[in-house]
Amino acid sequence: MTQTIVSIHHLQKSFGKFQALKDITFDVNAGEVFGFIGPNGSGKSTTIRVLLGILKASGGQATIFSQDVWQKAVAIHNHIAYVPGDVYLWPNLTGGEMIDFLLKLNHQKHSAKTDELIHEFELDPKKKSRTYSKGNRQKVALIAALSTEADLYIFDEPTSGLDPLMEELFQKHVLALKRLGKSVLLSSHILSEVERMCDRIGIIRAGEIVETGTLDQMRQLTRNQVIVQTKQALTGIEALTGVHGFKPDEHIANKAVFAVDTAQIGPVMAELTQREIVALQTTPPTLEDLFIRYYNHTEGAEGHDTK
Ligand SMILES: Nc1ncnc2c1ncn2[C@@H]1O[C@H](COP(=O)(O)OP(=O)(O)OP(=O)(O)O)[C@@H](O)[C@H]1O
Repeated sequence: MTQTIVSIHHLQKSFGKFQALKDITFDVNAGEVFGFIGPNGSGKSTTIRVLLGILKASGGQATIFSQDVWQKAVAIHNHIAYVPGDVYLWPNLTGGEMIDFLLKLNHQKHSAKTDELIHEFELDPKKKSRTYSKGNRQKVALIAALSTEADLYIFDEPTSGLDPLMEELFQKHVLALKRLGKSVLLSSHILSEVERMCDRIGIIRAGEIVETGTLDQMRQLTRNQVIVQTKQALTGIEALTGVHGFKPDEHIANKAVFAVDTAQIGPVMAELTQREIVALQTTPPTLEDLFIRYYNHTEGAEGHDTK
């Protein structure tokens, strides 16, 4: 049976009159990497802050290890590691001192793994934190979190400021955590990162979860671009389920360009075949296309629910 590590049910959070979280529902299961994605200001960090017991929810429920995140925050913190998107360090402490301080806060000790991570992430631990770049500040928090023995790792846009090699190193470590059966909640804007690491994804927009599902389920929501020319007229194709943006060619008869939901590609191709295909070009969909559709406020969720 799947063990639920994080459970969020109709979570709401208001700041005065502004409702930052309107309706957030998703679970993170044991041993999975759950990707939490959405545009700037959509509510990812607010959700994470509620989970960490930093902010009190205005409505709904949130539990970690079946314990209420607000009432049992201290007990929960003993089993989680967290990296914020914007890391604050004490300027007069060195990076090494800062890592040890963060470990201590989590009741952890500097270990051989900590040294390995410092080496791998190429951090000079003797330098004062005030001299660090944004990327180096981020590395301090990542090293402390990754060398923490935890059951749940929460990363809020953890690779902002890291160069591509370091980003890849981070991904390698997250996949290693997954192999160890750890659970990970990862908020990210980097779609390749999400695609590479996440088992399931939740898309948040304006304080609401608009989609959750596995990567495969998400792929079913993508759209193929089709350019087709047939012998017989294309009449009726535009009305088929899953066909969007049908545009007949102005100069060439029986030629058109349109998009098709991946889930509907089979039936649409069957209809086109009946009209005798002369030329066909399909562009395979990417998850990026889907995400951009959701990021775009004017289009997006059209009643899909893969959960
Ligand atoms: N303490 C606060 N007081 C008032 N409004 C807030 C507060 N914290 C967040 N907000 C607002 O809540 C909304 C959600 O913010 P949040 O930081 O959760 O978004 P996000 O998805 O993490 O964005 P980003 O990708 O830019 O980090 C935003 O409109 C933000 O301005």
